[in-house]
Amino acid sequence: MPRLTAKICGLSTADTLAAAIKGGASHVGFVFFPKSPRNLHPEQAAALIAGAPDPVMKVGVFVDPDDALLDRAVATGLDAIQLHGAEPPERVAAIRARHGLELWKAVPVRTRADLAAAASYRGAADRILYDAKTPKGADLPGGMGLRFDWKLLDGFRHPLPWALSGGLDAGNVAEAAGITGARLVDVSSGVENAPGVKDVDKIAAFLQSVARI
Ligand SMILES: O=C(O)c1ccccc1NCC(=O)[C@H](O)[C@H](O)COP(=O)(O)O
Repeated sequence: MPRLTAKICGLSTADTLAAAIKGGASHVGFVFFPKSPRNLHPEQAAALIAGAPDPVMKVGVFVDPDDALLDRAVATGLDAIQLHGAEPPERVAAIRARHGLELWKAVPVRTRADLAAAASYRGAADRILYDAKTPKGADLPGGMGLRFDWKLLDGFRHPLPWALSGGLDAGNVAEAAGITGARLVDVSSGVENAPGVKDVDKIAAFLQSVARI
């Protein structure tokens, strides 16, 4: 078992998906949120997912999705659902029960007090994704390349399995994992040349950094 595994999020092309798989990503992420530059229609996601081998977990990223979108997206072959909106625990639990998939809940973090939200998802989610809180009025609740103070996780008793995201890249992921003790990291902007434009070399470099840890 590697010390650290990685999810490459917001993939939208076959070549960048192939780079993630070749580099050893444990998870790949597909965004279903129209305001995102990484948004995919379920048909596009289905074509990508068909080319991804089984052991790589395919995670669909959603923001306060309705059931119709979830039904169409899950049918593409997702293994896990990541909720990145304001979904309360009851909605998270209902989505998990309806689809029978692993459920990740993003918890936005700026201060230590923000971490308290994680405990409310015990019994509703399978994993917490700590991500940087984006500014009020921002278009996106994630995928903005922002990081939070990793020291906030120091000594925190995690209520659920968890992953770290927010502003990670090939140059800082070792420090982030060292400070937080993360076993799973998630990156999007840090392997891009522009919002939504993934770079195969940056994906390779990120995954090499992860493999060295
Ligand atoms: O990536 C998006 O466009 C996105 C849009 C709406 C909600 C969530 C989104 N991304 C979620 C992720 O899992 C990202 O990988 C995570 O926020 C880290 O992003 P970054 O700081 O850019 O590495």
